[in-house]
Amino acid sequence: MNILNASQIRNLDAHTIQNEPISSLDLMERASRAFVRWLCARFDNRRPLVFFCGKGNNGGDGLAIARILSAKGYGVTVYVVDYTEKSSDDFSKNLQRLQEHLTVHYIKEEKDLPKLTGEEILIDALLGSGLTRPAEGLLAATIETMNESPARVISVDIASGLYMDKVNGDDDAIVRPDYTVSFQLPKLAFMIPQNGPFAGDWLVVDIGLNETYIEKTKTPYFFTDKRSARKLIRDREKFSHKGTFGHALLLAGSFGKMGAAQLCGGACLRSGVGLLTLHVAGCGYEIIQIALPEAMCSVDIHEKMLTTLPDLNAYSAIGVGPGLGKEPQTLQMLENLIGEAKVPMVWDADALNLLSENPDLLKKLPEHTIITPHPKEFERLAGKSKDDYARLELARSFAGEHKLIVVLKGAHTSVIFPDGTVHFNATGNAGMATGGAGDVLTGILTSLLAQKYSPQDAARLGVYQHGIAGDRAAKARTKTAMIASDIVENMGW
Ligand SMILES: NC(=O)C1=CN([C@@H]2O[C@H](COP(=O)(O)OP(=O)(O)OC[C@H]3O[C@@H](n4cnc5c(N)ncnc54)[C@H](O)[C@@H]3O)[C@@H](O)[C@H]2O)[C@@H](O)CC1
Ligand SMILES: [K+]
Repeated sequence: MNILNASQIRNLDAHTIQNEPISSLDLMERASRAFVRWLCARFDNRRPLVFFCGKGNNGGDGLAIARILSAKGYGVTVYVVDYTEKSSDDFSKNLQRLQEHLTVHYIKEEKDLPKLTGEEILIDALLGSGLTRPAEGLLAATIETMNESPARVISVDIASGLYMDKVNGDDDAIVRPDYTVSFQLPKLAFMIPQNGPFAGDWLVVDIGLNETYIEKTKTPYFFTDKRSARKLIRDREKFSHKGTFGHALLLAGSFGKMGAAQLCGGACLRSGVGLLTLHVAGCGYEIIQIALPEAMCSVDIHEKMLTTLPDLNAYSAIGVGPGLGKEPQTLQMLENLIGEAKVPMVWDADALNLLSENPDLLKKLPEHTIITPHPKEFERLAGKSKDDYARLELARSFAGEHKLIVVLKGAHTSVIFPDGTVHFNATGNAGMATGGAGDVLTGILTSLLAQKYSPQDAARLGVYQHGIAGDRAAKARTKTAMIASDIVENMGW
């Protein structure tokens, strides 16, 4: 799914209005009805709804939503923040329609702000995608009132005060919603870690904007949702055999960290690979043979760490890094790996830390290798960034400069291609912020590479599948109690 910027969304609205054709007022009505469908499915009419509306089209949505919900028997109170003389046409038309049924209250100065009990549900329709500058004065005071109330807050389209596609100032007044019900497309702002409090639990409702136009609009940003992930999956042919699905090699684990090898191996096996060999330190031999009977084991000459490579000819993909440690002999093995590997690879964890300490090695990493840093590992590799938008830009240029597939891990993990394309992931949850979850991802990605998925498809699909398994694990065990092996246990699509 494409993620468009604010001006592209404006053009998309205009295109839909002109070509469907539909009047802008009817489009607003359609958007409002989509919002209402979501709200009614979630909340019954026992709690009072308090609307805070601006005077643009976001406010117009708020007024239309209030009218529709009031007709459905919800208790509705509407405040219009009278911060400007100007208002949009569709706002004015909806104001007129609403006033036929309901008294609208105006907030002309701060003392007009209502006292909230906390029992209400607050609807934030002050500012939407039309935001051009930080919210100030009466708007900022209204935002503060919403944020200070313990009441639930639902933002229409996007939290008021949050830019859709660029960084906000540290002191900007921005609504902190519990939910954002956004129209048609996810917004770039929702993908950015520092915006977490300003997106809440966000979701997208379909308002029938022109699909062809969306597909045609050029953007570097995409969202891997269920539909786009499904398109990447290849069926297992009836006449296939284990050779069809490749032979993966994992270089993982060291003394005290054999669990990393086990998690990564388990995940690799459960993502469809034909054969798996784990190359492990001597101390890992029995552990792996017992823990993963389906895997083969190649044993290093060193008892505690990996120092040498097995013959690489047999393998169709290689994953390296989980639990490796950073000993000089292991670094030597990585240097040899770069020289000898002729198949696609995934580099993770300590393999990345060793890379960041040896920038010359980084330059030699084969093109289209997948690297899977978490933010700290990425910082060690590429340097610090002043904010999360800047980090995303740095990751795009890093991927381009080194011709790597960068999987920047976190909520909405971003998969970044050398051409600067970014695919944000839809699945996963905070329960996955637990030791070993990254090792699981490395196993999945190596398995998909071994099955001859392109590095781009493997990265997008693997990250999606990892998140789905994490979501199932959280459902089964809760986000708090789930551990990385629960992710492996819940794999499969
Ligand atoms: N255009 C369309 O066809 C549709 C628009 N929709 C709604 O329209 C919204 C966008 O509406 P608008 O473009 O009217 O913009 P907004 O309603 O977001 O903002 C209204 C106006 O306020 C001004 N403004 C910007 N930042 C401000 C600030 N910090 N303080 C004070 N004033 C500020 C701008 O002139 C802006 O146009 C979307 O978020 C969505 O909710 C939906 O109804 C769906 C259809
Ligand atoms: K809003």
